[in-house]
Amino acid sequence: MTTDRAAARTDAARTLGGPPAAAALLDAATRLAATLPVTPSIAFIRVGDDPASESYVRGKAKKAAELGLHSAVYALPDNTTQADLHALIGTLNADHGVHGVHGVLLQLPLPAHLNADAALACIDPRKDVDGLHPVSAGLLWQGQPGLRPCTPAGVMALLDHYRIPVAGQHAVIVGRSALVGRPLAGLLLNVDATVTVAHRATPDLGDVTRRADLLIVAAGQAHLITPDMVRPGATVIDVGINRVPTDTGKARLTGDVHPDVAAVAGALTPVPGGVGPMTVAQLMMNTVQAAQNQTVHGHADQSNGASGELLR
Ligand SMILES: Nc1nc2c(c(=O)[nH]1)N[C@@H](CN(C=O)c1ccc(C(=O)N[C@@H](CCC(=O)O)C(=O)O)cc1)CN2
Repeated sequence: MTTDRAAARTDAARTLGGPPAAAALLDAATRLAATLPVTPSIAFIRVGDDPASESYVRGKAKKAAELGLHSAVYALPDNTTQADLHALIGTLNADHGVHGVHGVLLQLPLPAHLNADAALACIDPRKDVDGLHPVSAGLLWQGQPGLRPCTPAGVMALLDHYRIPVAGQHAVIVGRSALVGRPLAGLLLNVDATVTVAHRATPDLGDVTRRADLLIVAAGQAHLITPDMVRPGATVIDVGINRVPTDTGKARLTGDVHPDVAAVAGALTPVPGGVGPMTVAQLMMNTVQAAQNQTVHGHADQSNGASGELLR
C-alpha cells in the first residue's frame, strides 16, 4: 500500500473498537448481578481438543471469574458419544437450587461424529445462555423476549454503544449461519431495520452489498469484501475471524473485510478487537439474565422468556 492510500484510510472510517463497548456491557452485567439473590453460575461443555475452542472456553471462564460469577468447565474426550453428551446436559439441566447451574454452554464446533443441533436442543431453554436452542430461535423470530445468541446480540450492543442508527436503515448481512447471520436478521428486524441476507449462492454479491447502509459480514472467508463492494460512508461490521499464514510462518487473525475498505466506509470494526470481545461480554450478560429469570422472575414454564429489556 502507498503512503497516500494509507493516509486516505486513516481519514475515512471511524473505528468501532470492541473493548470499550464490551467494558460497558460487562459493567451493566456486574451491576445487574449485584441485585440478584444468587451468584450466577455457568457450565461450559467442550468436546475434543480443538485449540481454538480450548482458548475460547478458557477466556469465557476467566471473564466469568473476573465478574464474580461461578463457572465450571466440562472437558470431554474426543470419543464422547452423543448419549454421553446428552446425559451430561441432562445432569446440568437438573442442577437447580441456590448453588445450581443457571447457564449451560456447549462450545462449537463439536467433533464431526456428534450432532450439535441435537445436543443444543437438549439444553433447558431457561439455561440456554448461548441462545441457540430452537425455543430461543423461535422467540427471537416471533419478536418475543428471550435469550439471544451472543455474537449477534453483541453486534447490536456495539451498534448501540456507538450510537449507530439502525431503525429505517438497510442492513445487508453476508452469511446465513445459525450462530450469526440468521439470528442477526431477526434482531435487526426487531428494531425496524430493512434486512437483506446474502450468502455464498448470491449472484453478484457486490451489487447487494453496495446497497447497504449497514453491512455486516459473517461469511468466514478472509477479505471477501473489497472496497468496490461498499457504499461510501456505510457502517461495516466485520464478524469474520480468519487465521492466515504470514511470511514468518506464524498465523495472524484477519477479518472477512479487506483492510482497504477503511478508505470507503464511514465506520468499521477491526479484527481482532472488534466483535470478538462483544461475544464474551454478551455471554456474561446472558448468564446474569438467565439467573435473574430463574430466581427473581420465577419462570416456571419451559420458555426462556424474560423481562422486556431482552426483546431486541
Ligand atoms: N457455543 C458457541 N460456540 C462458538 C461461538 C459461540 O458464540 N458459541 N462463537 C465462536 C467462538 N467464540 C466464542 O465461543 C469467540 C470467538 C472470538 C472471540 C474473540 O474475542 N476474538 C478476539 C481474538 C481472539 C484471538 O486472538 O484468537 C477478537 O476478535 O478480538 C471470542 C469468542 C465459535 N464457537
